[in-house]
Amino acid sequence: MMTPELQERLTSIINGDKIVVFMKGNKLMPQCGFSNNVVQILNILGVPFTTVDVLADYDIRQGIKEFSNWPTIPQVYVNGEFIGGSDILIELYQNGELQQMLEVALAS
Ligand SMILES: N[C@@H](CCC(=O)N[C@@H](CS)C(=O)NCC(=O)O)C(=O)O
Ligand code: FES
Repeated sequence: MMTPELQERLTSIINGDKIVVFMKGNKLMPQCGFSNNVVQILNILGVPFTTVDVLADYDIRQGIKEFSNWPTIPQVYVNGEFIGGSDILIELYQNGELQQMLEVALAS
């Protein structure tokens, strides 16, 4: 069980930008291939996004898994809603849904 403080921290991070990526490393230096997949896709689409390096904060690394009910990193949020990890982002990118979803989100 996570503390209300951690829950509040996560909520505030997630609400801090339209696209938020919890990942290992950062945009310029992803520290895992799965996190790198997400960064590359978002870069190809040319959208602005915020990243959170879970390797720098163990509470966030563990807390986000419980918060999202999703066991792994990376995790992508769009307009406060959990979208998925690397596999899901790749699928949504390949079938065109991601671009559409992000266009709508960024226009809102
Ligand atoms: N199939 C996952 C791959 C991600 C994954 O397996 N992440 C692992 C290794 S980086 C993970 O987060 N393990 C727990 C941890 O490192 O805290 C996806 O689609 O995102
Ligand atoms: S850090 Fe080893 S698979 Fe992601």
